[in-house]
Amino acid sequence: MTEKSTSKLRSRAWFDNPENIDMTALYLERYLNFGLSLEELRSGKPIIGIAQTGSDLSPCNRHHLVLAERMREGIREMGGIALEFPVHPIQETGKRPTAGLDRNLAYLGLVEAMYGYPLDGVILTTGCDKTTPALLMAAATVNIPAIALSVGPMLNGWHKGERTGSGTIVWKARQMLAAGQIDDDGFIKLVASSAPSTGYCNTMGTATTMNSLAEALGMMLPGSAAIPAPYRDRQECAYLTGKRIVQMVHEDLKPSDILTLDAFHNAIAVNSAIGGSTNAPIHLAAIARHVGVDLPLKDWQDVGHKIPLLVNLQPAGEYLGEDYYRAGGVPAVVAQLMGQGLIRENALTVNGKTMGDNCRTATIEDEKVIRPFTTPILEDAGFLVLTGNLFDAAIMKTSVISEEFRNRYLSNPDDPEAFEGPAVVFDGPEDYHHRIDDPAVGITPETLMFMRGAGPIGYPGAAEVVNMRPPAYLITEGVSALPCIGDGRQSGTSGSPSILNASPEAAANGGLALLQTGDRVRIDLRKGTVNVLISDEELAERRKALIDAGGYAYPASQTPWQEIQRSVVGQLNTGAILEGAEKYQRIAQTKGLPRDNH
Ligand SMILES: CC[C@@](C)(O)[C@@H](O)C(=O)O
Repeated sequence: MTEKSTSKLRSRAWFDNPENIDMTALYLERYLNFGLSLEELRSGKPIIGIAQTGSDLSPCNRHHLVLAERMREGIREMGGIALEFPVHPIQETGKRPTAGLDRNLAYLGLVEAMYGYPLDGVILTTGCDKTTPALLMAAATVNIPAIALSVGPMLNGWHKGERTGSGTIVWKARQMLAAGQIDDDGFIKLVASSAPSTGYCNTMGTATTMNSLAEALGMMLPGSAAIPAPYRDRQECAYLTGKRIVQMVHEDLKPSDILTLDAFHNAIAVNSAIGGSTNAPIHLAAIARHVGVDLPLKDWQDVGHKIPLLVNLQPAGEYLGEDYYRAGGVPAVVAQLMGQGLIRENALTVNGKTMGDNCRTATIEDEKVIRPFTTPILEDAGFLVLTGNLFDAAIMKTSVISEEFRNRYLSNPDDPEAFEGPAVVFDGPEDYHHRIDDPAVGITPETLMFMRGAGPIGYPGAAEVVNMRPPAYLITEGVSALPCIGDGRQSGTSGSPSILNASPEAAANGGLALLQTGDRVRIDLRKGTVNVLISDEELAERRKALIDAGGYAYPASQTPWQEIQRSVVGQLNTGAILEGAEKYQRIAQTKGLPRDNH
């Protein structure tokens, strides 16, 4: 970090370049046309971008349109000039075939905007699942001062005196509908009750996870991730974030100063303690690769598995976002982990202080919601990383393994943590929806359900379709979850202990493409293995037949971007980034300025 003098601001190359007055005039005139003055643009004030993710298409982030006013006031008060611009929308619940397709597109667009326009620093308006990693990936690549501002979760949902949490209630209500306990109207009312205000999922879904991790990475003001969207504190936080980014520009405090291996390991530890989403390893790998930090998937188990679950939020627990904020949010969790030496305290954060300094004195305000380290909700609550002859890598979230599931599958005293059963294989969610309740498929409580064709190439984009409910006839007999394994993703709000993100995916002719319904599969959580119990020769024969037939078949691309992304995207275990894009690092420093445009 070095103090940056006004003359070094990159925006000066646009607005105040004595060596090229021809271009300076052209750059200036159009930014004057909506009312900015020469005085503002030429006096060396930092130009701060507000990367706006809010829109009517992105209801989770829509409140950023309102918060932008307070960001602007903060920026202005510290002597900066705000330039707000749109980011490609990413709404997990709105975008078909999946918002998984859009993270890399938003990333690409934002890299171009941040690098190609006169910006000295940027506020990243994070929120719905993939907006957070997309913006952090771009900030890591461009490496100008950047600070994240979460839009915050919705208020708690309520129905008949019970908390109804985003997503989590959907999966529960689907079971109730299948079992005939509610009708279609009741289903929609129950689900709608979970969305009572502006903001993103009030559960510990992917949105709250990724914003908590952005704070744990040091990229967000301390204590800010958990503030519910409609609270006054959120407005205040927008103002403080606006103020801080201007100071960060003067201090030249950049993403590469903050996003170190220590910061990523802090985020992994926090993810275990909060019961975070299985989408987090994908996104953290992507951010790490764009900033040049080596973060192999195995770090999730090595650093994260032994960490206990402290946060009692749905889907792993009972409470919701407002409760999380009131109980102390991320700093309270970090302080508990710090007490056990599980946090790299020296990791730097956006406020210029270390994670240790920010969180050391944070206290838990409600022990029902955030537990002290000594009395956790669950020990060893991090992810397991699994491998075998069906895939090289997949992960499992152990904090959502229910008692019922444990008793059914993991309690054989002769073979603890291991079970096997016959596979039923679904090729995409349409196949699953079509056949799940058909008794002829033969699903029993011993069945292991597989979903393939749902990865970054197959879907395309990797959809959240691996969590599958059991057939209605088993739900009515009390079987609420069957083991699910797949090459797609799962909603962070799901309580299903699925084996996810299997890489390489079937569409890349990974081992899942060779699996047949009826094969026996053995899962051993202690050894970290998932294997189909057939000989290597049989597997080799099936592989030859698959390749001779032209490989695993998946639907054709429907848009240009689907086709482009499919040709360059990597697998989920390494972040599903656009392979090759990671060569472009710290481009504000390594590539100089872009050329003039006229
Ligand atoms: C409905 C749940 C979502 C949209 O948030 C999900 O994508 C998640 O992973 O949490």
